[in-house]
Amino acid sequence: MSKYILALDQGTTSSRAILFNHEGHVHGCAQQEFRQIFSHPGWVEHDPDDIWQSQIDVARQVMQECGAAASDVAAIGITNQRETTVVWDRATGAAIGNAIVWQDRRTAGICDALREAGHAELFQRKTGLVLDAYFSGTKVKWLLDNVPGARARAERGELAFGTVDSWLISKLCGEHVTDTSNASRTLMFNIHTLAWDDELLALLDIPRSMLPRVVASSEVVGHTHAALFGQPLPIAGIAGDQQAATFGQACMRSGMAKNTYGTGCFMLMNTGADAITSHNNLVTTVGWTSGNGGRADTTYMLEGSVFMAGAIVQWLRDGLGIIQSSAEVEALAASVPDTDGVVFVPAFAGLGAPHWDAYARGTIVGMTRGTTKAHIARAALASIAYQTVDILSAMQNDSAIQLEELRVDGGASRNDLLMQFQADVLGVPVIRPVVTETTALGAAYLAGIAVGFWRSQQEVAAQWRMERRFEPNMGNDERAQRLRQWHRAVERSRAWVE
Ligand SMILES: Nc1ncnc2c1ncn2[C@@H]1O[C@H](COP(=O)(O)OP(=O)(O)O)[C@@H](O)[C@H]1O
Ligand SMILES: O=P(O)(O)OC[C@H](O)CO
Repeated sequence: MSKYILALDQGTTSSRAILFNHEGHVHGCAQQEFRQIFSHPGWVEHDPDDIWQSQIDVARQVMQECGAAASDVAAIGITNQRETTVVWDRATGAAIGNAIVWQDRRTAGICDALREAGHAELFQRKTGLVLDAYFSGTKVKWLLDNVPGARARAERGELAFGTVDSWLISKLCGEHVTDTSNASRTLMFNIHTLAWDDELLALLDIPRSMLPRVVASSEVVGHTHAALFGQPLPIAGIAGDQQAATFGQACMRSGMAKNTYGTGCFMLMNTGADAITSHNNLVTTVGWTSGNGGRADTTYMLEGSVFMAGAIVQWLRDGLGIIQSSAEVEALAASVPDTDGVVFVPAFAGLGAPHWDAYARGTIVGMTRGTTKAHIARAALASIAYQTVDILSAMQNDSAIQLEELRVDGGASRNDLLMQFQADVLGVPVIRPVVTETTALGAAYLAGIAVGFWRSQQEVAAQWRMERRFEPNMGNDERAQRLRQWHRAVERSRAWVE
């Protein structure tokens, strides 16, 4: 009887592999950071070979360190940084260039042109997405238009496109697939029919032959090459990292939501079988597809994505040098009672939901001669919480759901000061679970359910345990006054790049 599920969590800054046991506890973990490539202002790239090599290295490392044999592993679940785009040669398996990362802004002009031609509503209606450089579609177009010879090769059927899940699976087992949650982030996928859309492909000028086969998030899609782990292992779960975290947080019912505080902040609310169209600049996305993979087996979500969250703390550390480690930000921010009027808008990579302004830039306002690094650190943490408030109010307007509690995870959710402030300005309790590796856990659950390691969603949901609950403790007047000030500062950051 196999003892573990192996989750591969390919994130923006590192690749992780985690072995989970039947109780959903972490048995072992290995992690490797890899290179971030910033060759032009606003560009962010990864070398696809670094992605693959770091991921397979940590997978083998965790097995070795735990003394686990391939026969101890019931299945592999894969979860990944989403939208990041890889194009490779089908015959050789070699990428035609670097991966264009989700944070990369180079295709903002392509999005502007599509919007000016009046196509925004069509893209939103079919894909649930906003026309923004964040999503994969315009990144594929850019590669075809800018890598010499790529378009002709694509038209001859020689090239394959994939998000990071597809890239890893093609290396692991030779299949060219993606799941519905990853497909729903590409601007090419109709989330209502669960199929690639020819009208959108024509607008983006992308040949259909490049696209992967779409599969459910919880099904066996192939077996790894025997040489990789000593014997073939089934790949049985795939989900984009934010959807996987929602599953790992056991937000299985409509109206439940989680927020992940990593590099960026991603809040997802389960809306069940309803793909709710946002009127407040959120995106509608596939959470996961189980069972037979049809629409009836699909759970939809509303999502708000914020581009800079924990990354602001990294900037305080590496850019300003006012802290030595991310964890130190809490003590520095707590050394002053408030920000003394300083407001920080971290639009370093433009603003994501609900503002969608690719041309906004980072701004610190309200400084006086009395301003210290502690006020700036506190304002940086506050900005993470305020961005989350903007997302939740948009979500509540779109769905008419009043959130009862917000489940949280991700590196910055360890910060108690931030979590208390988050509960205060949201006016909603914030709840942190015992297992905060929710992304990998969600992928493990999706894979484990597909192979019978766990029986059902109900069984895995019952494993979720709370570690700490933060109750809101701020008056309505103070909350309103702070949010008014935040929104004035956001206005000042907007449309800065000409
Ligand atoms: N105590 C802390 N307070 C605030 N931010 C933190 C703290 N610890 C880590 N972080 C931030 O959390 C992020 C790392 O979280 P993680 O979930 O690993 O991110 P990702 O998966 O996006 O790489 C970093 O940006 C880091 O600066
Ligand atoms: O790799 P992460 O955890 O920063 O997540 C990235 C998101 O999937 C981008 O949409």
